[in-house]
Amino acid sequence: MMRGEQPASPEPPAPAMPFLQRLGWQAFFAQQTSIDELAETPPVRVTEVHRSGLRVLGDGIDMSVPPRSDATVGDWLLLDRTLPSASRLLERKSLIKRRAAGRESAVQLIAANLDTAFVVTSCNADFNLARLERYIALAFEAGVTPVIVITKADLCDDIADYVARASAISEEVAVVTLNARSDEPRAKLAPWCKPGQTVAFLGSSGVGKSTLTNALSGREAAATQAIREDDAKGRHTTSHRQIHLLPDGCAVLDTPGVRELQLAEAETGVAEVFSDLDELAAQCRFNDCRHEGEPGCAVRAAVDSGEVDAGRLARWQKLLAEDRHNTATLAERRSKDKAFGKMVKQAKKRKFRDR
Ligand SMILES: Nc1nc2c(ncn2[C@@H]2O[C@H](COP(=O)(O)OP(=O)(O)OP(=O)(O)O)[C@@H](O)[C@H]2O)c(=O)[nH]1
Ligand SMILES: [Zn+2]
Repeated sequence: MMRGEQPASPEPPAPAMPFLQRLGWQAFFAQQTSIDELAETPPVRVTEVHRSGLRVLGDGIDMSVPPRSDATVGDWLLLDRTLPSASRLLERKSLIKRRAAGRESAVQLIAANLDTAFVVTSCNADFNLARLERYIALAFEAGVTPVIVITKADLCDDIADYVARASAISEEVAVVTLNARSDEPRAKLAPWCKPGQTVAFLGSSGVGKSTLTNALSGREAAATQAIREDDAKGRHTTSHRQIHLLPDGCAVLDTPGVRELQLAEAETGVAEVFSDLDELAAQCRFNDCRHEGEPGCAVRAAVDSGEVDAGRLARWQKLLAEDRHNTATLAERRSKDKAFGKMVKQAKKRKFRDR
């Protein structure tokens, strides 16, 4: 027997996946760096974002680095141990962002480097086509594969009807139905929850996102609430565990606050969800046709002939209007910021000159 070789056992354990791969390290990221650079600055993934810093995990690394506005949960950094703030942010595979809530019209980075977004809805009052379309447009725009998950199938006797409506949104989006409180989630979501993949559950409150996360991790439903931990001073602090590494090797990115979802700069994503209408619009007589009764409107003609559902057209127009509005607000803010920056620069120059 060679040195280091283990005697054969009847059931050899499955080879453990390296920790970095379990964290979601993929060829896409490795290609951006070199062996030498990796040795010097090991890759770490941002698993939590706090005002005071970013929690990063890597191979044998679990630490906090200074906060930075250009990084979000799911990002990969090449950790500079001597000067953590100088760590290099790797190019992203995907990025979910939204217009920040409230009056400030800034973009908020929500999650980076997701592979799959499970857009979760239950089959009751929560089921809302417009909301599903918005989430799917957002996923498409971000470069993430969306999958519609309809929960509470056990409480519903016309599930086929919901599936039909959800399936009509886009041919490119798979639809899964399940009872999140049973053992179904693992098997039904397995095609997307492969080792090394990063997934997230998006959707309104109460649709079953936490129940699904727990089901995948094999935890009890009792752990649905945020985990309470004692800090150094013995106080209870609520910690949102934002990346859960599941036993199967997949990572679940658990991001709170994706409820007040507004689209911005998501024109491509919207066009992808409504590709049928987008193609029709290209045939309208006027380039800038709003499909509001203009002559030669191919979209209206399709609605009149029954080829396109009038409700779907209305939802498309609403989503486009929302996206245009938010995009314009963002552009305006950026130019204001730029103007302000210029002013500060000139003031500084003047000060220097006048001295
Ligand atoms: N019967 C049944 N109940 C479910 C199912 N999915 C979730 N529930 C229940 O619905 C309630 C809400 O589920 P959660 O998993 O907490 O929902 P959530 O989306 O995480 O909600 P927030 O944390 O508020 O965003 C819980 O009482 C779950 O047990 C399901 O498929 N069937
Ligand atoms: Zn038209």
